[in-house]
Amino acid sequence: DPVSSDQANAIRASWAGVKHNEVDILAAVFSDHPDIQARFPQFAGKDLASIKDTGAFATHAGRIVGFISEIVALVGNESNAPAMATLINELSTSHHNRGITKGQFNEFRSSLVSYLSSHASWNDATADAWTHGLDNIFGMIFAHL
Ligand code: HEM
Repeated sequence: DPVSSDQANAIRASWAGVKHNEVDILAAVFSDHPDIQARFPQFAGKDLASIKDTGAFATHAGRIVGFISEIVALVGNESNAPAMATLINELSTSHHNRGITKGQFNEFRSSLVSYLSSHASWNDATADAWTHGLDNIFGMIFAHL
């Protein structure tokens, strides 16, 4: 079932505190999960400290974190459901074609939530809201992956 409007507000409020930390968020994901970094041709096998401050890293971080911002902007309004489904299906297809696994998506998710919990305003209700929203999104991704 869709997130409530209170949950959508909690997701948006917490995301607002970190959504400009694109480079920091992608670096946290790569640092927690080197197997994810290894899937990026430009970054595979390189020392994270040596790539983190490059333009290529900022570009990728902006795409990935920007995608999450698009979804967060749409959450909580049923009339946005078709637009969300289109974005998610495109993401699933492009990542399916790269051979990205469910396990790696779950790794990404755990780093994202860990980053949020330590850098955004956070409490039990906010944690529950993200769990609910991410369960919905990841259910859609996994249906197509
Ligand atoms: C919810 C999680 C994720 C989001 C929101 C996300 C988002 C994106 C976006 C927006 C792009 C650029 C557009 C595209 O090619 O589709 C992209 C590219 C890519 N993603 Fe993801 N991604 C996620 C998870 C992952 C995971 C878990 C991996 C690897 C294990 C991964 C590997 C890649 C690669 C290799 C590219 C291509 C980079 C290039 O152009 O060289 N992504 N991702």
